[in-house]
Amino acid sequence: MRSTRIIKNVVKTFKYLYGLRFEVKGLENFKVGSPCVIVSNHQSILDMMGLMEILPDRCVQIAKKELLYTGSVGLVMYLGGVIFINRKSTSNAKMVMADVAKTMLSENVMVWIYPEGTRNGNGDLLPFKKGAFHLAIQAQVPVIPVVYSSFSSFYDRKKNLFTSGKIRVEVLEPIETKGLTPEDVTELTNRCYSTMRETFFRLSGLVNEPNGPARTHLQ
Ligand SMILES: CCCCCCCCCCCCCCC(=O)SCCNC(=O)CCNC(=O)[C@H](O)C(C)(C)COP(=O)(O)OP(=O)(O)OC[C@H]1O[C@@H](n2cnc3c(N)ncnc32)[C@H](O)[C@@H]1OP(=O)(O)O
Ligand SMILES: CCCCCCCC/C=C\CCCCCCCC(=O)OC[C@@H](O)COP(=O)(O)O
Repeated sequence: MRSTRIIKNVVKTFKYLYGLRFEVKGLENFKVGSPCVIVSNHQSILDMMGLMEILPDRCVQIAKKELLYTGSVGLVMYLGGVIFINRKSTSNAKMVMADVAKTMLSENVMVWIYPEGTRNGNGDLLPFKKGAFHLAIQAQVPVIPVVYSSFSSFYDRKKNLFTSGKIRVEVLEPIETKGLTPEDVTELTNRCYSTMRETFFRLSGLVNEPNGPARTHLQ
């Protein structure tokens, strides 16, 4: 789509303005050649610059519906094919996701979801919401995790100030869901969470404290 190509190219130039460098690994993992669910961590609006570096063709994003009403940003998202969900209504969000499961197969598109469900710059990952993993199992498509390194060394979230810096982005290997059922959602969520958290610490050069808070998704 022409509008998405224009958005991508415009946003990509912002990195020169902001002095950000991106080091991307694993792009070949996007070449699954069929629909999939991409899950990534979400620290701030700066993610959007990283997103434009790697966003595959035929990929739509899931976002909270409030973003649709933010003027030009909402318009850009609308033109970029973003699917909006109501986070305040789980039943409504589930209905939208069930529709997405069907259309992603019929239209052959990838779906990008932020499973933390909100921005988080606390130097760790928040526990994951399960919508992305239900979606992958419903559609029987692989999950591809994407991890951005921590921005904390160059970004002051409270003051919204940053210095120049390097962001590492890694696209991990697809995790298959063929044959999995809704009973497997929690295990799949935990597996993706552990893999992404380990990768997050590694890419950020942070130590994962063994005595840190347990962040699992046990039912
Ligand atoms: C060049 C192109 C230009 C493009 C233009 C630019 C694009 C930029 C776009 C940028 C977008 C950035 C947007 C960032 C955001 O807005 S993040 C916020 C929005 N996203 C999300 O919230 C996604 C993550 N959230 C979820 O997946 C949630 O699970 C949700 C579906 C929303 C439901 O919320 P909640 O109730 O809080 O979640 P839980 O996970 O706790 O679930 C509760 C129980 O419901 C079960 N569940 C969840 N989903 C489903 C489902 N689909 N089907 C069936 N059941 C479901 C879940 O298992 C829980 O039950 P149990 O506890 O397991 O019994
Ligand atoms: C500081 C300047 C950085 C400039 C980067 C500009 C990039 C603009 C790129 C594309 C424009 C459209 C996409 C904008 C999407 C905004 C996404 C975002 O970060 O939403 C926050 C949402 O998750 C919040 O949920 P919470 O309020 O944390 O719950």
